[in-house]
Amino acid sequence: MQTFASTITKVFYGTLIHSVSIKEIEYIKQGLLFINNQGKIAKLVKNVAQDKIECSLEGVDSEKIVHLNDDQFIIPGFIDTHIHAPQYTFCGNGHDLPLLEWLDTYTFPRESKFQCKDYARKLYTKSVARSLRHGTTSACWFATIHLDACKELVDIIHEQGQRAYVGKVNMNQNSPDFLVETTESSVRDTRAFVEYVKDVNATLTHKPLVTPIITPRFAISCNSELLTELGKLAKEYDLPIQSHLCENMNEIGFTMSLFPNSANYTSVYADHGLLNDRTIMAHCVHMKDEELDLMKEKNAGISHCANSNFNLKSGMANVREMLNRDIKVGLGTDVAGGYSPSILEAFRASRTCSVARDMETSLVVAELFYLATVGGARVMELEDTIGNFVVGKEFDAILVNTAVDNSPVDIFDHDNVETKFEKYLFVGDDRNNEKIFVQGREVRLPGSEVASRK
Ligand SMILES: O=c1[nH]c(=O)c2nc[nH]c2[nH]1
Repeated sequence: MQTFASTITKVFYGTLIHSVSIKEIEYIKQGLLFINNQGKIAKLVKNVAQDKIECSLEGVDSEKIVHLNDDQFIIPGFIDTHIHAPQYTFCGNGHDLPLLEWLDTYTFPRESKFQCKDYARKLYTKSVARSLRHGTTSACWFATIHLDACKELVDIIHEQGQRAYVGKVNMNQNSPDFLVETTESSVRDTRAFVEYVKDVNATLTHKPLVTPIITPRFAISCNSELLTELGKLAKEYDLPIQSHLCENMNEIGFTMSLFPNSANYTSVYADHGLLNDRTIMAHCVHMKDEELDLMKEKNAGISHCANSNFNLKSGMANVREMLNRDIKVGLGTDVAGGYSPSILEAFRASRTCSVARDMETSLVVAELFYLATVGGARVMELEDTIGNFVVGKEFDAILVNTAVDNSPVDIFDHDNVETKFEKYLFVGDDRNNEKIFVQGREVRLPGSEVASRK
């Protein structure tokens, strides 16, 4: 008979930090966190004195305990609700142009290189590794239009062990000759991609981590026929959907000239069956009241990409207004509009954005940390699976060490758990991410010996 103890693979003892609501971060001291063989949080006991550990173990072998020291703590893994895998190749470059010119000058030529599968494998291996290294345990990836390269990205994500939504991008109009599809090939390849991910998932011995996501690049690059077909595919396979929305004024003007029968940009997606509770819209910087109403009515989520919105000079999204309306919001790095694949950088840019918009109502640390974790989980409709350390959820986490060699964070005698955590949020970086876990398994970071998972 399977006993509780026999299902436990690991127990962490020490400080655990997570969001219990948008207003509250819980600091669990002397916590005992039990992880089972399904990668789930099986039990959480708080305030266990050192000499009481043994009697709280319920028969679990004490060799399974990982003892954290005073400079270490565990937090939920970060959730990047918007990132472009091919754009990592020019991450940090090309912030001199606004969106539409930036796409034509930098983005489309670079993305066209992914028609070569070998190139895709080489570059995507780096994109995914870098994202994981920064503590992103779940990501919503845009790939490119190229089917073979999209499959490579899925394989690489499986090999490296990240949780992900992966989208084959659709583009059949207003795109350069070297990066465009027909309606037929776009729909055919999207279906083939979805079937590929389903087939790979069917071979796994663990619960699948990768989900295909329907990904019309944005309304400018997809005609009405294609948007309609993609809406049908999303429904047929019950898939999430991602795209871009109201990022830049010229983009909005161009979109409305292409879709004059829709009431506004948000309605363009709704009118084509692409706006529902599984939709993730990146940016939403220039939203009219009625567009926010529509997002709320459809229970669609927003990926706030402040770093990108500063770099491409798109504007500053009103996240406070989104939260007041109880719209789902998560953070996105939007590499390479954003110059960093780190959600910590997204957290910082989001704070600066909210302060610059309105100091009085700016976002506080608890809210920003929530957006980086639970908020992202809600946007992905995975709130019951990840985001914090509620018993029954899967264990996606970062073991942070504020005192690693070469740490960017300096710790002093007066520091406590709260100040160490806040320093990590504002001063820390990937050097402080000592271990990363997805679905209870430690993922392999560059230089580490942990086995990869297929
Ligand atoms: O920031 C952005 N990055 C992109 O690649 C893109 N494509 C359409 N709209 C976009 N916005």
